[in-house]
Amino acid sequence: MKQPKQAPRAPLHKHTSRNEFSKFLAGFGFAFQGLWYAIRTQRNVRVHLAMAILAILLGVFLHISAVEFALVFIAISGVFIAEMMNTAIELCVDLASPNYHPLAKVAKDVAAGAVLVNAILSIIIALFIFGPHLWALLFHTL
Ligand SMILES: Nc1ncnc2c1ncn2[C@@H]1O[C@H](COP(=O)(O)OP(=O)(O)OP(=O)(O)O)[C@@H](O)[C@H]1O
Repeated sequence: MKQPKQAPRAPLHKHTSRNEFSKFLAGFGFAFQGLWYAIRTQRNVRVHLAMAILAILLGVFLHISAVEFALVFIAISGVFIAEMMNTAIELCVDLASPNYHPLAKVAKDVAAGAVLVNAILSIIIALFIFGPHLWALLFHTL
């Protein structure tokens, strides 16, 4: 008996890889939406952004080394990551517990503590990197 003619199959691997690629691009889009949400709604994130720009400009002005710049960028990204995780945790807690709950309080306080630890660490890194350069600028060139 003659087999019914089947429609030629679409090359599955190509189709799948295109889907995977558009998912990959969409993932970037969602990540940027999250970043924009944090910048738009969180005053602390905007303060960190201003501090980050200042630190980079100061680094350029003081001619800090590539390794010192790398440390500055690590500190900057650390603060942003902590602040954005804090925002995500706050939103999850508000969703799960809109009313007062001792565990909700602890979750938010711990997340805020993580931001504080990171901010203190960044100040220490800034002192170690910019301190000697500023010292040299102030007391050796006057
Ligand atoms: N649902 C809750 N139950 C118990 N305590 C809460 C709750 N929501 C907030 N708190 C307490 O209030 C504090 C401030 O909470 P809030 O959500 O206003 O955070 P925030 O740091 O002021 O937020 P933002 O970064 O948006 O200004 C928390 O650290 C926590 O101690």
